[in-house]
Amino acid sequence: MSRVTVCARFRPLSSKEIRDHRDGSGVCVRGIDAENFVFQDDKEDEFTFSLDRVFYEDSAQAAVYEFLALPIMRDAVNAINGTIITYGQTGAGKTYSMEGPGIQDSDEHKKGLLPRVVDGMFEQIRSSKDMARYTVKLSMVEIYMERVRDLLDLSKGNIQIKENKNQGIQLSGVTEVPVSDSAEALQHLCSGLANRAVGETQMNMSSSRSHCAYLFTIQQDSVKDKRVKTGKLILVDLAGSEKADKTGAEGRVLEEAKTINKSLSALGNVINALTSGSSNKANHVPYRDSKLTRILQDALGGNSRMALLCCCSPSTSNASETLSTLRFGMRAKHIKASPRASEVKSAKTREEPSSETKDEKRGRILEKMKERMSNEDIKMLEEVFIQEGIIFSLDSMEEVDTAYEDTVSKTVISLHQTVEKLQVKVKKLEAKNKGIQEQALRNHESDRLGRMSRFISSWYASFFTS
Ligand SMILES: Nc1ncnc2c1ncn2[C@@H]1O[C@H](COP(=O)(O)OP(=O)(O)OP(=O)(O)O)[C@@H](O)[C@H]1O
Repeated sequence: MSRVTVCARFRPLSSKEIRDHRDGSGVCVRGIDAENFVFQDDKEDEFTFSLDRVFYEDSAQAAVYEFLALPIMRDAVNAINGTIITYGQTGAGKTYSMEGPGIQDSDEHKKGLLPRVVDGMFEQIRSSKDMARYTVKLSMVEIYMERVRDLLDLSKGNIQIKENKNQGIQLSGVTEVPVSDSAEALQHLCSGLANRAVGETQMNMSSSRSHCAYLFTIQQDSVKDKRVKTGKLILVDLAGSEKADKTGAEGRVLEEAKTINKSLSALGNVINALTSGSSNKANHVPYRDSKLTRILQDALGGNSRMALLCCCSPSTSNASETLSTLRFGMRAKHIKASPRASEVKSAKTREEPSSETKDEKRGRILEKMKERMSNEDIKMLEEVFIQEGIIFSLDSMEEVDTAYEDTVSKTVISLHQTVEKLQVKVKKLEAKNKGIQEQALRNHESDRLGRMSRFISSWYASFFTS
């Protein structure tokens, strides 16, 4: 079971924070290394946090992409679902991390996760095109005031969320545009983003007033065995949590803030329910409490690799919000994920009603076993399996890749040896066969000569006696 990757990113101090800084406000974070840092709250209490990676104010966009998004994007192209989420207080750097200064901005250095994911995805597709034919479809929705709006077709202002037994959460009737290369995808993303609800608050000149989800469906038709696999990759730029007194919100902006905070609380509740320790099925997970948690149900529920970027302000003036963002991240780290290919079917049977797949059956049996066993039993069983090489320790997908490559190369070597042995055997058989043929020929010749001499002798005998 792969963990959720959780990272924190501290942006540079804003000009307002620098001004506050001169008035005695400070910086609430002290880095230890790439995974650990000390956080100081407004009462000067210190907390040490350990996450999968911490990005400090000078970290490059490329570094965030390579650590957090690249492995998930690669898996999605190989039909393993993935979700990447930016989370944090308003003005903490979520949109900057996700988009960069602009989706089509040419500054390589500042490009955000989304354009990098798009470029990387099409690059990987290009390099695998001899093995499979790929079809990529893009959808884009925002959740604004608890309504799901189609950003690629504004006439669809209230998309319904449906659950399908085999395909999971579906957005009913959402626009799906086929995209064949990076430039085309970025063009559509740009038009969609122009439709996103953005407003000005005291905390952020350009504040996202909605949660925005970018959904890529990557279908892979294998050239060799005609199997069809689909991977879903979802990137989510959440709206920021905010305190009305700090943002100076009133009227519509205040209503937006209340709805945003409510859905973020719902997200927190879902994560609490998922990580509250009991693996008992009766433990209710309140996915239906908000559109956000409903859309993220598959990702949060385990059928997806997930990465969470906790965006934070480094200023003590925002310490309490930063602490709650980091605590959210720590909680999310304990979500268990068991990502799998979302669909694997043969092209021939594509339209047939689907029954339980092997993966589903295995999952169901494992769930039953888990219900009956204690956590201790499961851990011990896992250890035995890992030691026996029956399963791999899934601390990272790289380990799975390495183990897979090991097995493949061992198999290839053993096949080579078998082929060599067979070649020697074939040569021996050929030589033996040649000997047999020559012997047969010699036998045949002597037999023919024998018959001829017998005929001549008998002819002579009959000639001279007659
Ligand atoms: N890592 C960074 N390096 C430089 N500037 C950054 C960084 N992160 C954020 N910023 C700047 O901080 C400001 C706020 O960032 P951004 O709009 O991304 O916040 P946000 O979390 O998306 O806020 P909201 O929830 O209100 O939409 C922007 O001007 C952005 O350019």
